[in-house]
Order: sequence, then structure tokens, then C-alpha cells
Amino acid sequence: MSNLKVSYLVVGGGIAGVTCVETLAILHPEETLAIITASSLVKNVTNVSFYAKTIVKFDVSETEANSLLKIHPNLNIIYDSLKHINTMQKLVTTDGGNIIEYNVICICTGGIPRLISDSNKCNRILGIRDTDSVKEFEEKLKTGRRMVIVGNGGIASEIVYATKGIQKVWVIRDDYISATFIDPGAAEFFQNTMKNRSPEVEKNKHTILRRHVFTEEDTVVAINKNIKSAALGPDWYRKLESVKNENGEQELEIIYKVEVESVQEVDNNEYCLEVKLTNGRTISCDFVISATGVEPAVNFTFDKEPKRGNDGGLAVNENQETTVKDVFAAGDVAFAAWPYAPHWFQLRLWTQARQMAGMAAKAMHARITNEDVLQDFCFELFTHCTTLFGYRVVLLGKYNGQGLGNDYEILLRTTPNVEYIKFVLQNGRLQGAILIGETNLEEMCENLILDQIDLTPFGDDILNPDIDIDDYFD
Ligand SMILES: Cc1cc2nc3c(=O)[nH]c(=O)nc-3n(C[C@H](O)[C@H](O)[C@H](O)COP(=O)(O)OP(=O)(O)OC[C@H]3O[C@@H](n4cnc5c(N)ncnc54)[C@H](O)[C@@H]3O)c2cc1C
Ligand SMILES: NC(=O)C1=CN([C@@H]2O[C@H](COP(=O)(O)OP(=O)(O)OC[C@H]3O[C@@H](n4cnc5c(N)ncnc54)[C@H](OP(=O)(O)O)[C@@H]3O)[C@@H](O)[C@H]2O)C=CC1
Repeated sequence: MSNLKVSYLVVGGGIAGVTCVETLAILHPEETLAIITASSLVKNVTNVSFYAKTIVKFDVSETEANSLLKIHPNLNIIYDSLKHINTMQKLVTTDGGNIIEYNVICICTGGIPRLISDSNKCNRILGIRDTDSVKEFEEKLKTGRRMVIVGNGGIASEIVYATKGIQKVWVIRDDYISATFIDPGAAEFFQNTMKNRSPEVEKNKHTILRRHVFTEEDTVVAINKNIKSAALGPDWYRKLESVKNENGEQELEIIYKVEVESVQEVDNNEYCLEVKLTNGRTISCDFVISATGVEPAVNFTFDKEPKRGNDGGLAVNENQETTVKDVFAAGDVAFAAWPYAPHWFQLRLWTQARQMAGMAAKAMHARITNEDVLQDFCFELFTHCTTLFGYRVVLLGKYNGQGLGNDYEILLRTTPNVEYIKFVLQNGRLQGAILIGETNLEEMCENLILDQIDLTPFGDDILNPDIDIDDYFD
């Protein structure tokens, strides 16, 4: 137990918390800084590379929290969990009884899986977030014969792709797969490649994976067992590829446009779970993966509650400050409540956790030094680089026509098993793009979206592979 007084206090050892600490250490090295982390390992970002000004790719790795001392020798690391924030007196208390006074605080407590409604009745409905949850999943995978996967976003797509030797029933409420990230055309592109995974595609799959392989060690120490440690690293699902299940052939059935009505444990059946769907069908299985999104982790109390967003996240302005002065928030726990630039929106991703935390650090520093701060340029354009079904995927701007109504055009170029390129245009100007494969179009698309150049004169040539469109703009 200790009493401590610092200028800057950061809570959470995920990408957001660590980025905030790293940025503050650079901006204000002489000032006192502390981090409260509920787990002995923290996340950090390495191998940052730029495809373009705002399109950044990086690896996410995990490291001992005390390695942060390298960047800030006077950093106070408090291995504990936040319990209460007294915003009037500007002090926090922790579950372990520590009291820390601050001038400015940044809350980066991340999120937890938002599970389907019957999850509280049965422990065979799993969510994936941290190492422990993956271990439990691996155990179930080793002996399971059939699993039901609910949800149509990143985690469900990765699980469907990576698991073998088990029957999979993928239950989605859309009429095409992976709807969070792609459109129906790209879904078809992926499904075709999944059907006939040729040796060539298998080869590509390995060459385009990120360099860092997820290796979160068993040595991770959870300080508070009720609090999940940071979200997993990028290659987490590769562990699933090596799980041996001798039960049988891989089979995938996708059931579109349905939801789960109920899940019941049964003991008179070959399988111990029955999943009833809204279309009247019942599926017997061993366990259910609920990959149905994230809930912000506001797992502590306030004397004065800041405003929340409609998803329960702490509402923040363009400087990442909540509605309570000197209380900032970043990453999955935050709800972006400022008026967005035309080509940006919030999705809970590493990139945004990192960007928000960098912005929060700048604004916290500006508060302490009494300076003005402007929102970072990165919030001008939504960008996401990832790997789906073994392919590089870059998403830019309003890549699925989000918020554009019905008044937009789509331009497509696709080569089976190689690339899928979609441009979303409105009034002849590029609003968003999906780039799958090694397209090398990232920088051009970024410029076209940010500069809103009228592309009408180019017609369909904008996607003609024989014309180097960059030449037009040089
Ligand atoms: C399986 C999986 C795969 C993903 N894949 C991708 C991907 O490919 N690309 C991508 O962009 N994004 C991906 N994401 C999303 C990405 O991981 C998150 O958006 C990002 O990690 C959020 O970072 P964060 O720091 O806000 O939260 P977290 O990583 O959740 O970190 C929160 C930290 O706060 C700590 N904490 C919580 N409560 C307290 C408390 N009361 N006191 C002290 N500490 C506390 C936790 O222990 C944790 O260390 C994935 C997520 C998951 C679960
Ligand atoms: N490669 C990547 O970039 C990856 C990113 N992630 C990130 O990790 C986090 C967690 O991933 P994930 O859980 O996949 O979350 P996502 O938000 O990506 O996807 C959730 C999915 O579940 C659906 N859903 C929500 N509630 C229900 C319900 N009750 N019944 C049926 N379907 C439902 C959503 O549909 P609807 O859209 O209709 O609400 C959506 O398709 C996200 O922030 C995600 O972006 C995770 C893995 C990989």
C-alpha cells in the first residue's frame, strides 16, 4: 500500500495505456508519471511501417511491464487494479488499497467480450479476449466435434479460417460473411478461395503473415482475476491452426440471416448443448463461440460519472477528454463523441487505440503546460490494415459506403485468388476503398480520398491495371 502523487496517471497495460505512457515519456520526460496495470505483461507496438501518411502497419507484442522503465526511468508502475476515481479531489484508489493523486488521468481499461444473452446460464459459451480465454478455447477444440460460432466480425472470421478437424456451424445475421470488414463481393472472393485453397494460396498465406508470431507466455500474472488482461496479439489464431483434433473432417456450414434464440444444456443427447435459432432450427453442439463484439470495460466507480456513449464507452471529445475535466480516456473503453471528419468513424481496433492514446497524451501534456493542442491528422481518415483468410486487407474511409445512403457508385476490379479492389465513389470523388491482396494502391487511394479529386474524367480507367493512374497526379 502506498500514497503517491504524480502529474500524469495512466490506467491499463494494453496498447492504449502503453502508447499513452510512451508518448508522455517523450513529451514530458522530467514530469512524474505512473501506470496502473492489472497484469504483469503489457502490450507494445513494434516494427511500425507506413504504407502512406495515415496508413500504418505495425506488430503488437507483449513485454514485461517493467521494460517500460527503459523509456522513462522514473515511471511508477503500480501492479494493481483501479477501483474508484475521486475526480473532485483528483485521486484514485485501487483494489490493493493504493491511493494515487494525479493532475491528469487517462483511462485505458479496454473492453470485454459482449456475449450472447444465454451466456450467464452456461459455461460452454465462450468469448475470446485474452490468453486465458484462448487456452479454454484450445482445450474445447481438442475434443470437440461440433462448435457453433456466432457473430460476423473479425474474431469469427479468424476462427472459421484457422480451425481444423471440427465441424463448424457459423451463424450470422447478415446475408454474407465477415460483414464488419468487407462487402458481399469480397465475401465471395474469400469464399471461393476458401473452397479451393490452392497450394499457391497456401503459399501466399504464409508469405503475407506479419513477422511477429503471437507468443504470449504462460507467465502472465493477472493481478486481479476478475479483470481480463490486454486483448490478444495479431497472430493469436495461428495457435488454433496447430490444435490437433482427430475427430473428423473439417466441415463448415454457414447459416445466414439468423440469430440465436436460446442455448440450453441437455444430457439426453450425443451433444451437450442445443442452440435454437430464430429460423426454428436447433443445432446440437459441444460449445458455442460468441464473437459478438466488445463492451467497454468501465469496471470501477466515479464520484462524478462522465457521460457515456450509446455503447457504454466513456464519451470523449476530439482531445480524448471525457465530460469530467482532466479525465481522459483512450482505446476500447472510449466512445468517440466528437463530430467526425467525413472519412473517419470509430471501430475498436489497435490502430485507433494507438491513435487515441497518442492524442490523449498530447492533450494531457498541453493541459499541464497550459498550451493549445489540435486534433491529430490521423483522425481525418479511417484506415485499417489486417489479414483476413490469409490475404492482406486494407480498408480506407467509407469502405462499405457507411453513411453515404444509396447515392454512391462502386468500381470493382477482381482477380480470383489474387486481388479484390473496390472503390466507393460519390459525385465522382473517392470516399472509401477495400484493397485485398498486394495491390500497392494504398497511397494513391489515401491521396484521392483526402484531396477529394474529381475522378469523373478518368472513368473506369482509374482501376485499369495497364494505366498508372499515379502519373496523372504527378
Ligand atoms: C482476439 C482478438 C483479435 C484482435 N485482432 C485485431 C486485429 O487483427 N487488428 C486490430 O486492429 N485489432 C484487433 N483486435 C482489437 C484490439 O486488440 C483492441 O482494439 C485493442 O487491443 C484495444 O486496446 P486497449 O488498450 O484499449 O484495451 P486492452 O488491450 O483490452 O487493454 C486494457 C488493459 O487494461 C487493463 N485493465 C482493465 N481494467 C482495469 C482496471 N480496473 N485497473 C487496471 N487495469 C485494468 C487490462 O488488464 C488490460 O491490460 C483484436 C481483439 C481481439 C480480442
Ligand atoms: N483482423 C481484425 O482486424 C480483427 C479485429 N478484431 C477486433 O476485436 C474486437 C472483437 O471482435 P468481434 O467479437 O469479432 O467483434 P466485431 O465487432 O468485429 O463483430 C461482432 C459481430 O457480432 C455480431 N453480433 C453482435 N451481437 C450479436 C448477436 N446478439 N447475435 C448475432 N450476432 C451479433 C455483429 O453484427 P452487427 O454488425 O450486425 O452488430 C458483428 O457481426 C472488435 O473490436 C474487432 O474489430 C478482432 C479480430 C480480428
